[in-house]
Amino acid sequence: MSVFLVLPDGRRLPLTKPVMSVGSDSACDVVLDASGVKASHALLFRDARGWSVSPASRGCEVRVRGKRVELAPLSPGDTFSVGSALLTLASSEQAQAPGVAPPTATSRGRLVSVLAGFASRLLVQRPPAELLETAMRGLAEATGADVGFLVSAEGTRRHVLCATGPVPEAAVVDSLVDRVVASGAPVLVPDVAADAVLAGAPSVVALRLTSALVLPLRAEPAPLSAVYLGRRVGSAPFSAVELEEALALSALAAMLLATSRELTELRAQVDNLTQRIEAATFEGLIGESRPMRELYRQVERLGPTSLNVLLQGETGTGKEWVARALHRRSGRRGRLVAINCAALPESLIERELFGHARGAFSGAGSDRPGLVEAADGGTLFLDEIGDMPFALQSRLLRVVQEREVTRLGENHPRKVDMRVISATHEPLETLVEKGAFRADLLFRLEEVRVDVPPLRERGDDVLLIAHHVLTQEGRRARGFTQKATEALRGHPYPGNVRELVSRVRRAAILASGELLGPEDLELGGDDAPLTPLDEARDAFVQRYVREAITRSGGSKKEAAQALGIGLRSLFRYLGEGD
Ligand SMILES: Nc1ncnc2c1ncn2[C@@H]1O[C@H](COP(=O)(O)OP(=O)(O)OP(=O)(O)O)[C@@H](O)[C@H]1O
Repeated sequence: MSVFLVLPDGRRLPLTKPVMSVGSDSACDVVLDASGVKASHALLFRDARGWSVSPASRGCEVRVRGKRVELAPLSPGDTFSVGSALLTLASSEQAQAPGVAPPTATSRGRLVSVLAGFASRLLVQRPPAELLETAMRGLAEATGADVGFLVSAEGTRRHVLCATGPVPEAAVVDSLVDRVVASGAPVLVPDVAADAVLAGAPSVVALRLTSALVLPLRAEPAPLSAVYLGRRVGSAPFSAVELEEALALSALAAMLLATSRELTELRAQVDNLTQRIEAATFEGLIGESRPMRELYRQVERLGPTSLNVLLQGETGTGKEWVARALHRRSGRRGRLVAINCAALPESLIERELFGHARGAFSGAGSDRPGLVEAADGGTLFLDEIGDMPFALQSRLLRVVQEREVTRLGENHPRKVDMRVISATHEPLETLVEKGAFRADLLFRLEEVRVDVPPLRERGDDVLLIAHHVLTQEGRRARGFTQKATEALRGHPYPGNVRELVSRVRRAAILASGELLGPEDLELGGDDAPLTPLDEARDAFVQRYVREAITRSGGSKKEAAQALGIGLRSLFRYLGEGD
């Protein structure tokens, strides 16, 4: 009877030498290309009692029947793991046994089509509970199982999440399930009759199984669950290759389930925020924080009065919007006419504000009313009033005080009925003290002062505004990752709402995913603590070496040559030195 090793890709390797080395290094007798497999990882050796497996050195993980071992005897049919690779010891008798045929081109083809169908069914967005059902049925179908169920494990509590048929209680509270939950590794019972211990497992007895396969299914953040697949008399026993296939399917199902959960959560998050935004919108301003509610109350109260209002707040806090809200609430039939005193030179402000008669200055070809007259019956909004040139302030004072304006080049005043709202980002008292602003004008403009709060004092309003902007952009991105949400909350926003709006808008346009991360918003990087130089260098070298391996088509030897280092050094840089 000759003995083989069944590799993860289904190949069978005869065990011809008494000692066989297993690892990722090409010099090993059994070369494995799988994650977690070290250069020299395990040894298989034969003595008078048969074959055994042991880790090649400390830190190399070898598991037999899910348990980490230092040395373990192997019998034909035993499956063991080296890193993430699953291997099975098989004998020539087993190889010829009916039903344990190596995968043929047809069975591979069938698996691929089942896999594709399985994935496409899962990809159609459904609630997670329905997806679980689909995942379970897909797994049972793809592996040709007679019985299939999914058990969730929370502490010692077990319950069936979904099943292809009735599942007796005894099969749920079960040693095989416990073993998978404890180790996180799969358990294969190829032939119940050949294993007295496993044959006694409650599930095997209760379901009258001849062969069983129990796999972990980890769909974060849900706790680990176990997929239980069983075959009955008349069906061929599960093989190591089928175990590999089922593992791949369960990993795929876990990934899709995690995505589905994330999308479901995102939808709930979006629905919740949309409702909150609706309730928190006041005259186009979004915010439900205490300072914003206070601001809305002030606008409601002051809107219908004729009092002149001075809005004070940092740049980008929304002062112009507050001015518009006050105007809309005023009931005045005229327009809101705005001028930014910081954006225009003195001569232009004068002409723009007060208007002019024909020939008042060169280029004045006709009579023209100014913005003050345009605001008649409405509101005049003087933005950045602190930048109003001192020479024009007395003229403006007349307008505000007397409610009349005289165009440049004319000498008769015209009556105007308007309310004046001004805005400033710096306290005007300071300018008065410096002699740059007239105290009497300030007195007239500030019949009431309204402070517009900085965004950093508005709590979760940041998230409401961010979601509103995202929805308005209407791009692929529909929400924010948890990290982005935290970064949005924690950022100080020196540019206030204007900064937030432009960060989100830019991220929505440039990012390709459905969820925006802190990097898309260009947030968080500056605040991250610096890593010590040694750690940063090691991390960089490791990334660089991995990149070289990828570029060399996965060949570590070629990568080492390209980097001008020995293979041993390459393993050391990868943190896999022996
Ligand atoms: N509460 C808010 N909800 C939604 N968007 C807002 C809010 N406040 C301001 N914005 C948006 O932020 C941007 C800046 O607002 P606005 O121009 O009114 O600020 P400002 O305080 O007048 O700025 P500046 O001092 O630079 O003149 C605008 O694009 C506006 O749409």
